[in-house]
Amino acid sequence: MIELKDLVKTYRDVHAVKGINLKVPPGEFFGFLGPNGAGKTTTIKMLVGLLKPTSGSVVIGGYDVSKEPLRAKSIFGYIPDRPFIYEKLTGREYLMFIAKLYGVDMKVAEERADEFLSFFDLMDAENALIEGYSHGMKQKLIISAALLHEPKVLIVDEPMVGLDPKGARQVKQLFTDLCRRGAAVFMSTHSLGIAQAMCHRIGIIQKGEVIALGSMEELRRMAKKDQEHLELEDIFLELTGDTNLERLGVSMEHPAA
Ligand SMILES: Nc1ncnc2c1ncn2[C@@H]1O[C@H](COP(=O)(O)OP(=O)(O)OP(=O)(O)O)[C@@H](O)[C@H]1O
Repeated sequence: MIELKDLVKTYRDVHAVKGINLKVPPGEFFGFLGPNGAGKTTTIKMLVGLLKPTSGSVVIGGYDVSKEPLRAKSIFGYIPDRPFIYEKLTGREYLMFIAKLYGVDMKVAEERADEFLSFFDLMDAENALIEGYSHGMKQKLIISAALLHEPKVLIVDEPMVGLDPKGARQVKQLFTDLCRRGAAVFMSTHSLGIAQAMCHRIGIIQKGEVIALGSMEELRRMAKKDQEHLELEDIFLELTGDTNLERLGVSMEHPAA
């Protein structure tokens, strides 16, 4: 469903992504982890067509993102870490606007908007301008907008930041349900607890290269600490060869642990 082929990105003299090969099949929840500056956001921006690869390609649902961007974009939903949102619209107007862009039938879109607004307790604010929303409310709206057209692929960059514990739990539920319905989910996060709990497979990127890839069991074996209860945090530190969690920018803590 998602395929990265020899993906490379170089910014002048910075080799941000150095030839990533990766496949995420339908129904898989894939976690993309790595220290600060490892190349996660650069990879995600190439995945969604916001950055042109220096070389290599990204194929989503059979469409090359660089060559057939509109077809590819019709298949996936994208939740960026720093989203842009039209603040002069109301929450409901924003959802309907995005639904129109994706060609969702308006009646279906109204129903889906109702479902999301009510799921996220945003009904009271549906006709208020987004500029008055809190950070968490905006985040919930952006997540709703990304899921409104029932994407076959979901690409997410740090989705839980700024959400309260209930919101984080709701978002995890939405993503997991989408995945169970057959979507491929590609999620970048620094929250190792969330990744360990939710992801079928995890890829760890460091200095632009995937240094480890597999299920928790496979990663445990790669870390050469084949212990049943080894946490992702231990594996991450072992494989990235760094023990300073703050410098790595990762956390085992998350609001809805
Ligand atoms: N526009 C840019 N111009 C030059 N270098 C860049 C640019 N964007 C990113 N980089 C560099 O590319 C490398 C990868 O950055 P990227 O933002 O992809 O990392 P990341 O894994 O998402 O990091 P973080 O966890 O801190 O968000 C870093 O060395 C960064 O400084």
